[in-house]
Amino acid sequence: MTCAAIIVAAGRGVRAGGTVAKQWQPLCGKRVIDHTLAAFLSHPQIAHVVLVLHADDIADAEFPGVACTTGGADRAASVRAGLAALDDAEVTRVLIHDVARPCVTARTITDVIAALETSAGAAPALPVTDALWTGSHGHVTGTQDRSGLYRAQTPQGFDRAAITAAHAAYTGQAADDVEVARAAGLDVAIVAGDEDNLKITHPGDFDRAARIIRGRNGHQTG
Ligand SMILES: Nc1ccn([C@@H]2O[C@H](COP(=O)(O)OP(=O)(O)OP(=O)(O)O)[C@@H](O)[C@H]2O)c(=O)n1
Ligand SMILES: C[C@](O)(CO)[C@H](O)COP(=O)(O)O
Repeated sequence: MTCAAIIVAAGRGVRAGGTVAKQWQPLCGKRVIDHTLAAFLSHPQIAHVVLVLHADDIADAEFPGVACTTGGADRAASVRAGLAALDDAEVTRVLIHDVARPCVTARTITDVIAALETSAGAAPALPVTDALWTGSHGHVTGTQDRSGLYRAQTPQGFDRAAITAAHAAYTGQAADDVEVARAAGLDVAIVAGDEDNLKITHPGDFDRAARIIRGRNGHQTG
């Protein structure tokens, strides 16, 4: 089993604000992208890392040990570019991860890879624990049953051939690669998500990520 990681980093980070896209912004002495790449480059079960970058960013990108390629207009197109850039025929499994989740741990990566022993797909998620409402114009309009609902995270792992075929057959928008995989009939196992594996989406998320990383540096947890 040879496993590769595809880090999708071709988004513009509009919601996060700033003068450069969120992956290039500083976080605890490095850039967001450096933290995310380090998690995969240091993992003993990841043999290759493919980084998918925006066309405006790729000329200046210097990442030793990482294959860089240009992404597309939406996340799914960027994932397809990453899959196409995998040039080692021995890679049988692929983990697809948002660059915007820099606090991912080795434990989560290991758990996703382990689940691929028995399932064509595997992804971390957290069960919804808060009550769910519907609302309109600032007022509650109803309640929603939360049983069986999960918050999806990345990395999402798959059999390489199966996810490549699933993406080739898929048309339209997809929230994530699990949606693409399920459209192709693949089974996807849920592994334990991690509250700290947040996606930097809005400006306040940089501080949340920084607190998590500083806490780890102070306590060296795995
Ligand atoms: N065309 C795109 C769009 C998104 N992504 C990546 O997909 C991940 C999840 O997307 P999101 O958090 O929405 O990032 P952005 O698209 O950058 O953010 P925004 O929607 O706020 O502009 C990010 O790592 C982003 O870089 C990508 O590679 N290619
Ligand atoms: C892939 C993802 O991170 C899983 O939670 C999420 O779907 C990305 O969502 P966004 O709409 O691009 O913020």
